[in-house]
Amino acid sequence: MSELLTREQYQAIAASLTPAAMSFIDGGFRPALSGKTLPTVNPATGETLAELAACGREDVDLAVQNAREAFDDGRWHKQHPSARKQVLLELCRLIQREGHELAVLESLDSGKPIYDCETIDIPELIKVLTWHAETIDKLYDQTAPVGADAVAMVVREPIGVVGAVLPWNFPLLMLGWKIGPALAAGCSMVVKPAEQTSLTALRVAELAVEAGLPAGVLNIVTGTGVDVGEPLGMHMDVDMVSFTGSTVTGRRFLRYAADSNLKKVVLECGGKNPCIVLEDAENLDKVAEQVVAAAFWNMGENCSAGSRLIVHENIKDALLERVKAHAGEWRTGDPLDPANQLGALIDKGHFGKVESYLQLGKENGHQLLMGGDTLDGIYVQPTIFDGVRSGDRLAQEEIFGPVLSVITVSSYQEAIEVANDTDYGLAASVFTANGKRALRAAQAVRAGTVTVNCFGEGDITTPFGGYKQSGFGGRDNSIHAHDQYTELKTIWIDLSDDVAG
Ligand SMILES: NC(=O)C1=CN([C@@H]2O[C@H](COP(=O)(O)OP(=O)(O)OC[C@H]3O[C@@H](n4cnc5c(N)ncnc54)[C@H](O)[C@@H]3O)[C@@H](O)[C@H]2O)C=CC1
Ligand code: BAL
Repeated sequence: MSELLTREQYQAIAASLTPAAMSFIDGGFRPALSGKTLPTVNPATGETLAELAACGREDVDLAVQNAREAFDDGRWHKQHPSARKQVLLELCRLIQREGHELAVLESLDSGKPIYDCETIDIPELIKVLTWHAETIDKLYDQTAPVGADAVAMVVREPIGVVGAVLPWNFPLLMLGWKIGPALAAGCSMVVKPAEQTSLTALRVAELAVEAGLPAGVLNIVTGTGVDVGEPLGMHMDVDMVSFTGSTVTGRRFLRYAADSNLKKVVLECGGKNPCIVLEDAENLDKVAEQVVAAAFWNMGENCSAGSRLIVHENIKDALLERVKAHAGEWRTGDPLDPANQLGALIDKGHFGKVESYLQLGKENGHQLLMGGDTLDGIYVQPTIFDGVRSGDRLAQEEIFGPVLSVITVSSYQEAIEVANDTDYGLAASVFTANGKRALRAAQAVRAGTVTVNCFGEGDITTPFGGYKQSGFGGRDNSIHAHDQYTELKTIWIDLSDDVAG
């Protein structure tokens, strides 16, 4: 992690930035073929940061054509594994070199607090890319047990041209979760960042070429979901799409694949994740700290946010006192002030959605324990509603804001039933002093990641993705992510007619 700077120093960096906002195709920046642009706005100030290339189908076609040529001539995947590893490690070094600038750009474009950009997004991006780079020259293929008269090799080959469609809540980190394993596997890529937050992906693509990644291997096409995401999903020459975003849009990619070339689709979608605090949970102060982080980290704009607190009635009051105390320490405001833990929501439209849930909670008679306020039409204070029942909208719908719904239960069994009473199944946390009970709960909750006595998403070594409507087709992170960007091939060699046998 780079050393934190002062607010004034971050403001000075912000003033010095001149971000590239065109698409990045075949190793260079270019405007949309139509010449159209769309503004990308700093949500905290409402100022336009840059005019983004508003690309369309023709730009997607061009990017895919370049990615396909790069893949077919093998300029990346046929390089020696150790050479490819060095390129990705060099990219990490350049990201580190540009760390403060990238962190400020990420904060300006997304409203995320600079503290998180510096301490989480940039270091985690480097960690993810490094981990996948290091796998390149350490993976072996297999031979199958087919007897003496044949040799059967089971080899992994890069899947080809990968489309990656990204969300706005972790622009750099989600870029890393996709390009790390896909480039390590040897694929070529066309990345479509969210239209709200494209600037850092463009800078990373530029750095990748500086690091030695051949032109055409990593292309970035900016624009809206309808104009860029859909043509990418429908493209006949894209072999796979990896998507992170809402379940509604994720579903569309399955239709695009069905209506085009049956490309492989991997989806990482929404969540309504439970923090389950059982009656015997110990150290309620630490539990409260974790519950607060789960609910309010990244302004709750997080697919794995612990937005439902399911707590046993016997410890509820003691826990909620501590939750309120910890949440009260989280400061909301200027994202470039490193003292703030909550920044701006992504845009006015999303702010309006979160505000409507604050209204809903108040109208439905839930008890507002804290927060419920907004600032400057873009910030939302950490908010806690008590007295929520499992079927209520506040307990069922992904709000994607700093809003925690408290559901009270009176038994372990009820806690598990409530935890599973959702269409989602991304993540869950269980707090208990009983180790066996913790394992039972981890087994019983239908979610891709279950953490015990802490909130978290695992790390780069552990797969991340969802059960039920939280995901489809694969996992981000770990060796499983690498594998999903490959095809399995069997090569069977008959030895039976060789006389020496
Ligand atoms: N799981 C997660 O990490 C995320 C969940 N969300 C959820 O989704 C809600 C809506 O946010 P959105 O920005 O609208 O998410 P979204 O899922 O629509 O956007 C994610 C990506 O998909 C693209 N996209 C949108 N419509 C598309 C289409 N018709 N075809 C192809 N690509 C398309 C977008 O341009 C963006 O790059 C949020 O309030 C939140 O609940 C949003 C972002 C991330
Ligand atoms: N928390 C990482 C994945 C996501 O929110 O989209």
